[in-house]
Amino acid sequence: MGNRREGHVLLGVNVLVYGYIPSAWRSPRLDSRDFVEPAYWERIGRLAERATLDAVFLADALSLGDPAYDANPIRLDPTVLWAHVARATERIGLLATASTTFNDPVELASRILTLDHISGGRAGWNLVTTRDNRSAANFGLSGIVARTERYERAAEFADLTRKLWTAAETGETVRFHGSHFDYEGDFRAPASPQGRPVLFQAGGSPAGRDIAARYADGVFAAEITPETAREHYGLVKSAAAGYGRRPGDVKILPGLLLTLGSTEEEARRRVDELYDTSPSAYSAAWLTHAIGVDVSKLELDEPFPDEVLNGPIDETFQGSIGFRESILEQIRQTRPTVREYLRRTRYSGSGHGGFVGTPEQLVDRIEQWYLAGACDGFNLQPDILVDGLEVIADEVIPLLRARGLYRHEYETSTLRGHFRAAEPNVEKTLHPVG
Ligand SMILES: Cc1cc2nc3c(=O)[nH]c(=O)nc-3n(C[C@H](O)[C@H](O)[C@H](O)COP(=O)(O)O)c2cc1C
Repeated sequence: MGNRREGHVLLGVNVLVYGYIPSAWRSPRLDSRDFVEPAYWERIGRLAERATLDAVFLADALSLGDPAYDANPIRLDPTVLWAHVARATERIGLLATASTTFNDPVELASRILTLDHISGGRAGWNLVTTRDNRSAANFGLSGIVARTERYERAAEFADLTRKLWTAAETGETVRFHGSHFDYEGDFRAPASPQGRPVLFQAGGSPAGRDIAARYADGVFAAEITPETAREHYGLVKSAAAGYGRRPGDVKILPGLLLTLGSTEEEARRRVDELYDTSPSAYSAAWLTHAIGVDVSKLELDEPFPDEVLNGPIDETFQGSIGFRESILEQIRQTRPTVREYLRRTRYSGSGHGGFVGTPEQLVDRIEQWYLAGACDGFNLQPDILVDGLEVIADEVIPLLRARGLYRHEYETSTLRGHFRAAEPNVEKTLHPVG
């Protein structure tokens, strides 16, 4: 492909409560109780809107994480938080993650549709299946359901939810007879102001990608290199075409962990300082969990053994295949020792791509990936809020605009509209700014 691509990048911010750094909550820049303050969430929403980002994004956890490896053990319900932020903002999209394993489709369809009305058509649902035993225990199960079954339920869940949202517009009776859900009835709810709430999917296994290709408007992906990102991008887009959809109907936004500074050195110092406030065992516990291999049994000063990098996946592994693949791919390419890798994650990411440098360098990277056809945009994950988001608003976005990679103002008033407006030659009158 040539080095010109029409349209502009899509940008979300994955809030992760206080930022992606595991010890963000300990930062002197924050008050560790901010997450229960409505004012904190309003501030984030307004700031993201000042940056004219397409969406704010919240992950979802149904249990308190293990503080040994869970960066953000404290989370509140994303849909409730975004309902609050909806009142403090006017244009920014509001993407809330929710599990198909531990929700009911009728209840969730109506909760997201309610957020859609409260926000004037800015709601989106990010579909996940939940992968941990602690969450399962909170719902009275002895362990998490196997991935295959979780995804079978997720596919039906997505299908039914879309049918319910469509029925809200058409008034049709919904008849759905699957192996997980049986529904026959009228979904009496007012039609979505944006046609249908936006549907995202996060999960990089073949089953996850299949749901994305069939039903999703967007994918929150985990990608480390532009080459593999491009390959996965092609897979999802061509699978979408196989389901009779246009490639542009499903947008792909990898996560990108960010530490920015006015010089590269300053950015590196910042990330080192932030990581040094984390317990030293954090990275090893995180990696054990993420790839399903007991990292404490590996030789720290040796490269990762071949059976870890290329061996068959343990059938009992219920974690994310998408994250696992992107981590192992990076290790295969760079061949670090275990110790080097654990240290390097602070510069290169941990399943998601990582970036440490200046706003100018970040814009180079965004441009490179976008023009290479590796993504449609990014879900940015600043190290620490709120200042990490301020730098995006004040420095990164103006640079992107100067290069013609980002719009100067919102062109539409709904999340679906923002997504469509990113494509060249779209019918922009569909969702005019009112
Ligand atoms: C980028 C990305 C983000 C994810 N975010 C969440 C999340 O917020 N909450 C959650 O329960 N699972 C999350 N997951 C997990 C998956 O959605 C899914 O539930 C499961 O672990 C299988 O993932 P896989 O398709 O990559 O194997 C995420 C996965 C990926 C790749």
